[in-house]
Amino acid sequence: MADVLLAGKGKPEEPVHTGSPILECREVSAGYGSVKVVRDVSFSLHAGNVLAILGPNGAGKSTLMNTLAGLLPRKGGDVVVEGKQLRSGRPAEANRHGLVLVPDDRALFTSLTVRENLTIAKRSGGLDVDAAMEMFPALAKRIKVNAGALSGGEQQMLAVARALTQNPRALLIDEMSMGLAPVIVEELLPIVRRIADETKAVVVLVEQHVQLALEVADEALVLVHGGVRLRGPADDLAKDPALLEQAYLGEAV
Ligand SMILES: Nc1ncnc2c1ncn2[C@@H]1O[C@H](COP(=O)(O)OP(=O)(O)OP(=O)(O)O)[C@@H](O)[C@H]1O
Repeated sequence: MADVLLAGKGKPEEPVHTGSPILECREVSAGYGSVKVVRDVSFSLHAGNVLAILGPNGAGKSTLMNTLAGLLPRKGGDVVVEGKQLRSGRPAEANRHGLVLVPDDRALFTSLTVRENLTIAKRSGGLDVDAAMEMFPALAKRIKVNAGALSGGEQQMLAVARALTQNPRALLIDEMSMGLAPVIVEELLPIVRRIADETKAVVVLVEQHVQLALEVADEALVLVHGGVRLRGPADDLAKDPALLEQAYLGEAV
């Protein structure tokens, strides 16, 4: 499948970056058993970049995220964090080098309080509990409440706050909006932008709310049947919903 740059209308201007990339995904392929469901995905993100990974159900978005995080072995390609090549299928190593996944099921300790969830996760160099709560004032008011008693939106805030205590260089957020009302998503996504701007971590965001994701992202790619169907600056893609729709439908763009 062709990797189409936005928008068949000439090559988009290369963003100007200084310094080395924080996260490089080089021709990564992934899958299950003998089945490849992600093929040759490449991107490179510099400090403070937010990349939205879009695409229809079953396109391979979660598979790619889990593979980047080392939870699944790669079937090809390289993942490089700040120049360090990560071994395939080593989640602890990936985490140690600053790749922190916020999984779609949030994976909280539901019988522990908000503070306990954060304290347990904290790693050296990561935000302390109070600093993490500054990003999420609504959650700070619920610091003594068990995670299981939080609303879906609060649980998602806790999952992201917990990631911030782990000193991420690359934050991988899979379907932040899963099960949440759009109004909550509208509150949460701008926080992702703020995290990237303030911590200079890169963020890879898998998101079904396409327009909201494009509002906070710098760049986006559309994955279809495991391959990159379309990519470009988020602002440009946001202005061309017809092109996005075509890409989602797997039509030639
Ligand atoms: N554990 C698994 N074992 C085998 N196949 C799987 C497994 N998990 C996912 N798949 C398959 O891999 C393909 C990609 O799935 P994946 O969940 O990565 O897609 P997705 O883009 O994240 O979809 P969604 O938006 O619905 O979450 C699908 O065909 C799916 O059925």
